Amino acid sequence: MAVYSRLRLLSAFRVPLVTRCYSTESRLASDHVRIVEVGPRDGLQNEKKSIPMETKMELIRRLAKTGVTTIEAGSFVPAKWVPQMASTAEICEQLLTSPPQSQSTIAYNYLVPNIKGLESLVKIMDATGVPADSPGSESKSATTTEISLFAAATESFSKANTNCTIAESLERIKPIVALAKTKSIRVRGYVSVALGCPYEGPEVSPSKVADITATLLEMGADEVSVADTTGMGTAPRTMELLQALKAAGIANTDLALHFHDTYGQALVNTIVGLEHGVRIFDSSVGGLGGCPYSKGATGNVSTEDLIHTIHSLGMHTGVSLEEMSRIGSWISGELGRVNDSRAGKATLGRLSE
Ligand SMILES: CC(C)(COP(=O)([O-])OP(=O)([O-])OC[C@H]1O[C@@H](n2cnc3c(N)ncnc32)[C@H](O)[C@@H]1OP(=O)([O-])[O-])[C@@H](O)C(=O)NCCC(=O)NCCSC(=O)C[C@@](C)(O)CC(=O)[O-]
Repeated sequence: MAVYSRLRLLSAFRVPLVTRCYSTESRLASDHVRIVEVGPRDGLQNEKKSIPMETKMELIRRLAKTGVTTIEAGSFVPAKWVPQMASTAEICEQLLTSPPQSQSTIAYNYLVPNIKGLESLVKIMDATGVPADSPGSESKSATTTEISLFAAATESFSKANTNCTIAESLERIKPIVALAKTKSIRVRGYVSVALGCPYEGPEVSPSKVADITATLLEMGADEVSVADTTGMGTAPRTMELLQALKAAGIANTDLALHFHDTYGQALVNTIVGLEHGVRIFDSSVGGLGGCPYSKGATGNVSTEDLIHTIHSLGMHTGVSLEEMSRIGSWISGELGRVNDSRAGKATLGRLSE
């Protein structure tokens, strides 16, 4: 469905259009949207065929040149749970010692499910002597190292994804945040299945999501990404969730939104988020992805589609749509999969005319 039709659809829900709010010539600070590129982690974690480490590094190197400032580079999880992420330690070591060239500081983020995961990361940081905030030099780009930890909004998903209850997962998170703070590592939280659960269905309680988000922030998370893991979210339920988060006192500046595009609603829900004032969105180049514990869930919204939509609303991301489109096409070819980004394919088509 064209974005224009989606905007009309939103007006049916009495959502004032973002275009109307941000059509002034002056660029307000609130016009800037930060994109968190999750392709190398969330995007690749579900690929069945083992992907060579060099391909993953090449993906990260290319992404680093597009203007994105946060890249999820891997996860420190047991290989038996997510085999595709087994090369994360080597990737992390390379990113610390020889970071890809980039114009600005890039935050490389690693998912950690427990303290053991963070200890593995810290061991590599200590061995390489590279601090969480590495200022860079003439020959080396500046980088920061961050982590993401995660809790689920339903008990069934928590059990399937982390082998524990929600309460236990929150207990697990406390020592992770404490260790991260001693190492000045920025902490991102995730709340999975916020708009639908593969085991319990679409009716996930917004106030439960808001409670878990607030708990993660109180524990010391610097930002929380509220995730529609299954892509079941719709515009009205996204609005309801954002209102619940607001009612719980959660500031938009502490929030990110993470949409999977399983039902083709990710961009509609993105616009609802933008309208509400959220300015951090997760996406994956080429629409890579799927969650190993959410059967049938497709990839994240593609970064190319996200950039195109945000730019079409007169807002900016600092990320090159053309460069991102080339990467989406390249990585899809490397993986032997279909490129899921419409804007990416259209951009490349236009460039080749
Ligand atoms: C939490 C656990 C570890 C519990 O898994 P468990 O099996 O209950 O863990 P355990 O503590 O009993 O340990 C079992 C074995 O794993 C080892 N182990 C333990 N921890 C680690 C570690 N960090 N790194 C390496 N090894 C580890 C541990 O040492 C032990 O080894 P053994 O004694 O058998 O030889 C597991 O359930 C897990 O890793 N879950 C994460 C699975 C995952 O990555 N899922 C996908 C990411 S979440 C997601 O995609 C959603 C998100 C974030 O993208 C947002 C969205 O879209 O919703």
